[in-house]
Amino acid sequence: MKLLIDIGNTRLKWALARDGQFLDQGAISHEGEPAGVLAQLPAARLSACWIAQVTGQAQEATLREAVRSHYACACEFARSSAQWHGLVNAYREPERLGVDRWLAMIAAWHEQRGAACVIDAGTALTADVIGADGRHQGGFIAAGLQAQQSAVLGTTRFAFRQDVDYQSGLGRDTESCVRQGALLACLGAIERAARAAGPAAHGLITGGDAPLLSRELPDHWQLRPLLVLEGLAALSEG
Ligand SMILES: Nc1ncnc2c1ncn2[C@@H]1O[C@H](COP(=O)(O)OP(=O)(O)O)[C@@H](O)[C@H]1O
Ligand SMILES: CC(C)(COP(=O)(O)O)[C@@H](O)C(=O)NCCC(=O)O
Ligand SMILES: [K+]
Repeated sequence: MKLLIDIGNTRLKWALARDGQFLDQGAISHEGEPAGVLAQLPAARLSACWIAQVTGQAQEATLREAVRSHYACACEFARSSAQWHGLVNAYREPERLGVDRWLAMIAAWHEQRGAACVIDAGTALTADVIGADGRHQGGFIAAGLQAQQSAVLGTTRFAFRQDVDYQSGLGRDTESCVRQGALLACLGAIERAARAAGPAAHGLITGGDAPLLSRELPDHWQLRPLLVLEGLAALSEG
């Protein structure tokens, strides 16, 4: 059994895989201490453990030790690189590209070997465009859905109630105006990424806010909650 772990700035996502199939998976909020939630993952006899994390190099020793004590298994950390099976990283310093972005692109390229627009709607909202030839054309990093609202609410002074849902269209009270502002900012960024990618590109969206955002996107967008872990599985296979 192989344990795959994707640690973003908000949650740790994990999957247990055998022969390339995911048998179980989950997500846990980690409040800045990802090693602390490892004990909540199910017990298993592991042949390997692969981790992708964007919470800083300083976390790695603690994570390594937590995996060793919980599973008696060594772990490998995924890294962004200049290329992977014909997929070519656009960064001049490839290792600085967030490994979650690189893995989501690997998953897209592994599956379709064609042009793609890959969105990760997590704490940050990232976009990455892959050309038909496998060249990463670049991307962007924007505030995620939650961060958009925190930015507005943190720099203004009006009263705001938390208990309001997202809708479609325009708001007619403070809460829905703030919610819709965040939603439309994310959708606008995604639309621009899609435009930069061109009409032939496959649109793939992952991340904690992907279910909500994908409801507002054209039908051809694919909702792919496990994209980063799928990329990690592909990378771990060589
Ligand atoms: N159960 C949940 N716990 C925390 N955030 C959630 C949950 N469900 C959806 N979200 C949304 O998902 C976002 C985090 O997405 P995720 O892909 O886990 O981020 P990251 O990869 O940055 O850790 C949050 O900002 C929040 O808006
Ligand atoms: C942009 C990110 C913070 C997104 O992480 P997330 O929102 O999923 O937690 C992460 O991919 C990262 O730390 N990237 C390094 C900078 C870069 O990609 O250029
Ligand atoms: K992520």
